[in-house]
Amino acid sequence: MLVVENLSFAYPSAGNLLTDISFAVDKGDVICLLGPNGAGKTTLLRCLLGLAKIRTGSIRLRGQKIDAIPAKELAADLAYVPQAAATVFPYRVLDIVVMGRTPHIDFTAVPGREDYAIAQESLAELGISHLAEALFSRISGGERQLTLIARALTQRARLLIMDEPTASLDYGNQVRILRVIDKLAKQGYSIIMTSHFPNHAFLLCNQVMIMKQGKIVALGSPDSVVTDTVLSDLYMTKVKVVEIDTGESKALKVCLPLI
Ligand SMILES: Nc1ncnc2c1ncn2[C@@H]1O[C@H](COP(=O)(O)OP(=O)(O)OP(=O)(O)O)[C@@H](O)[C@H]1O
Repeated sequence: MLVVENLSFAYPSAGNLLTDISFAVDKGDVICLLGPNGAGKTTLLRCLLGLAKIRTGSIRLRGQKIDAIPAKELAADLAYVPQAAATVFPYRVLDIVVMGRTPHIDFTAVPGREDYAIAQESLAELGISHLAEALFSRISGGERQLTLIARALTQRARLLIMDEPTASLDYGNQVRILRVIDKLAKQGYSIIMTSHFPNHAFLLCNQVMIMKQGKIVALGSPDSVVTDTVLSDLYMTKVKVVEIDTGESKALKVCLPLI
């Protein structure tokens, strides 16, 4: 679905910030980008969204270079889910979610009945129909994140790019968002997400990309990539990966920092 080959990126008059990045995302993949602050994760997401112009290499979506795809067409395939920051603008949740229809409607038109019906469907899909009339500025962080995911679903894009989808959420809401991501992947959505929690990789990702100083230092399945040595080197602190018997067929791995 998405193939990135030998991508490099630099801000003007600076050296490469991203170097030799190659990976591919297929239908139903959940790929987790792990790396310390400043590793270049958000910059890479900006390149994938066409918001930052790459210096070399290519990004292809369904075989087509993304810089050759008109913005409206790109938005119908690829949706960005930002972090759920609070906003002072008193929009209704439904109005935020219907904004996902923007790539599908005429520049001068306003969303119609069908667009609102699609927005309502997305709210129902995520179990937050009851929030439709609520003000975005007055709902909780977890509800805001679900609203922004609903907006991406309303966009009908099949590839979702999420920048730290669980940032600033309490433990229960983090798990709720992870469950939603897992459910969407099982429905065939592809998800690229950044995280500061290596455990997320074991919980729901089938690929992990470890980034350090703008380069990929490891790429592969969570089991092959998320190891004591890789994490300890990456975060410069001792980390242990242990297996927990949850009674399921496969033991769950978790990462623990050693204080
Ligand atoms: N507009 C800019 N001009 C120059 N350098 C920038 C600009 N924006 C970001 N950077 C630098 O690019 C580097 C990578 O930043 P980026 O936000 O991609 O990292 P990150 O891995 O997402 O970090 P974090 O985990 O802290 O969000 C940082 O050193 C940052 O200071």
